[in-house]
Amino acid sequence: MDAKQFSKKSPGRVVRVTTTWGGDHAFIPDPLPPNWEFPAALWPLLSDVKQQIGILEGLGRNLPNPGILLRPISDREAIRSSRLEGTFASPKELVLFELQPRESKSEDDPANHQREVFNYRKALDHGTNSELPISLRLMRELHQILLTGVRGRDRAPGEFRRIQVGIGGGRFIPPPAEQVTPCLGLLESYIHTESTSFDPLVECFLAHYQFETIHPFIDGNGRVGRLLLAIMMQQNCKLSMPWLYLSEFFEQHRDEYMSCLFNISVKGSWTEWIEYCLRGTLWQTQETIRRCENLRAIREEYLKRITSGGGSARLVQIVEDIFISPFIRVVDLPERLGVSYPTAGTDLQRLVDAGILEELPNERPKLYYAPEVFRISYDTLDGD
Ligand SMILES: Nc1ncnc2c1ncn2[C@@H]1O[C@H](COP(=O)(O)OP(=O)(O)OP(=O)(O)O)[C@@H](O)[C@H]1O
Repeated sequence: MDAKQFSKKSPGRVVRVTTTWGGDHAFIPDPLPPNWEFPAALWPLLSDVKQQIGILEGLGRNLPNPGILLRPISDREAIRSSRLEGTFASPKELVLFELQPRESKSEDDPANHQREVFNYRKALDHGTNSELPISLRLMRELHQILLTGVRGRDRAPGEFRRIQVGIGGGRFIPPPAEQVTPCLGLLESYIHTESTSFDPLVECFLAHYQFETIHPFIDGNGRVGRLLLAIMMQQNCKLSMPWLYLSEFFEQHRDEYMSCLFNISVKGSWTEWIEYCLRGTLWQTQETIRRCENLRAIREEYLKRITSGGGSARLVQIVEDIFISPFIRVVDLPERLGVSYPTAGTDLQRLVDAGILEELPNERPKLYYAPEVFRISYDTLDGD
């Protein structure tokens, strides 16, 4: 790492380190909060963001079943956050993997990527439902879930690193390993200190920078950091459910994401980073509001279609379920709904006739999906 890039405004210190690749320099961030003031010019943006978050929370709370929104947005977060690190699974692959998880047969089996994205979703569920406050233990648990059964399993799942690592081919070198636990301890205390200096949402972005800069694991730092960001945003914005994620925006503006993080360390560019995150939150919140309204409208339309055709309570239940998972197999229904296999088949055929489901050709066991629900839930995620 080029120590000369660090100016006097850098919020930390550069130290010499000996690494497996020779002598180098590493950066140790100062504890939060930074010596920086939230600029007045960003107040209007922050206020717009807060207003949109309020609208989203209101819409979400009034959903008859919050799962219809939670499922697609947490899937989208898992897909985008993993994609940022070069792990690719399409929405269809992810949903099908969840219906029928499978072991990978080789290093380049797509099941490796699918499991990684699936694990991200599991870690997200774990983190957002956990009784634990944000703590070093929760960080390790998220890391453990993320790397269970995937290619990174030899990379110390659930353990903080004991070796020096670098980011971006050595462009940035995070603190020496022995500094990881003390730096994280200070970050944890900061997260739990009621602050009067910054808005609680802004604090989430400060903490995300700090976590990434400490880079506590050998692998998976980007993803664990974004999981923590989602958990913090839910807590700090007092959301009833985890409606708010940023990975989609980060992925679309990847270079800016990386350069903002780097520029804080070398020259204390906090304003640039906070503005970037606020823009991202505004965009992402508006996207989710749009998706929520579309899903709600189509659900109402389907329920009307079924009830006007004399549909049973069971058909209504199946329709509710396709909003949670838009792929559905006949074999799963007898147990779930307490009916025979032929009755389940007839039910799904009625939904095909109503224009709600389509059968996917050449699939055994028989597989149906709801194309419109799928499109609204996962649009703009190419790969399908
Ligand atoms: N200059 C930087 N300073 C701090 N954090 C950075 C910097 N550049 C990138 N990052 C963060 O590091 C993450 C990538 O880290 P790295 O390439 O080491 O991958 P990793 O630890 O294997 O994590 P994952 O497997 O989730 O990518 C990015 O997603 C970003 O969050």
